[in-house]
Amino acid sequence: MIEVHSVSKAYNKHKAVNELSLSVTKGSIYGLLGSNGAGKTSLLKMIAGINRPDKGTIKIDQQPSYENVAIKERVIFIPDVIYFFPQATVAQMASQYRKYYPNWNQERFNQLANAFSIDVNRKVHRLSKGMKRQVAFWLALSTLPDVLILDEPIDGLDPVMRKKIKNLLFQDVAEREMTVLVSSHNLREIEDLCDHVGIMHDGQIIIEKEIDDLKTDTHKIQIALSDPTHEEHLLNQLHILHQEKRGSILLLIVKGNEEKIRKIIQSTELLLFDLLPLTLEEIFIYEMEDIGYEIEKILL
Ligand SMILES: Nc1ncnc2c1ncn2[C@@H]1O[C@H](COP(=O)(O)OP(=O)(O)OP(=O)(O)O)[C@@H](O)[C@H]1O
Repeated sequence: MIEVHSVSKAYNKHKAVNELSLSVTKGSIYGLLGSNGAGKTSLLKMIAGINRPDKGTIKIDQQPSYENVAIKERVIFIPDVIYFFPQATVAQMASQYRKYYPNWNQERFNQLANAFSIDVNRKVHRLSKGMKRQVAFWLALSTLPDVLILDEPIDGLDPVMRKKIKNLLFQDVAEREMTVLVSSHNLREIEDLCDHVGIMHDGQIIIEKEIDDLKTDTHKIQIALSDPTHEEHLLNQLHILHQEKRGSILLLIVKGNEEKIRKIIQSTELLLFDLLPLTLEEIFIYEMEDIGYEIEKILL
């Protein structure tokens, strides 16, 4: 479990992370979304124990993560820019990892060779960007980490490899309750991976949601009333995130329990009633609009 409590980090006078709190439960996959400069990398580096927060506490399994060897042996951070020892082959990098990570599992490393199909005798610095990223995942998953922290992990991977890596992550989450924290600019890239999503902006989490709840809790509804004078009374009974009128048809984005919403709406005489599917991206757009943000300024 990752627990971040009131953490701040400033570079010179600029607050990259500002009084941020976050918790990621064991065995879950948390997606941290935000635009360039939102503070994602700064936060991830502190959680991984690389950088020290100016203020606040960060704990992994109840222990502070900063420079804590016992924690670092169980936590892997794959940064956005990946570093390997110059001139090292994949096999040589694997033996370095074997030294530093007590849970290194050679059998897993050998098994994963099928998924990644990169020759272990190749020098890592000569591999392509995407292949380097594959090697980083291959090494990381072979240490059987309890916590995996990924900064923009999809970058440079082709669609087939993205899918493979997602499946490998799901497998470790399901079988070993690995906890994953993953950052991205793009909701679409990670929405099928995460069970929780937080959006970071100016060093803070401005909205945080459980994906299942979000999907069952937000509805897109089209209605036309027989008597338009009942409109105001009806709308006052609903938690409306967004509304648009096209002629006599009202398009509503409504929060709440579907059955209750149906009951309220159907107590008014209607000419049309349609419940339409919503994408996760749409839900975030409307939820953020509700708290006064324009998503276009925050996410791609
Ligand atoms: N080492 C540093 N020295 C000075 N300023 C820094 C440093 N690292 C980050 N910053 C600043 O902190 C802010 C947050 O940067 P950070 O890299 O955490 O954002 P990010 O959300 O990861 O962005 P991106 O998506 O572009 O990677 C930015 O304004 C950045 O310029």
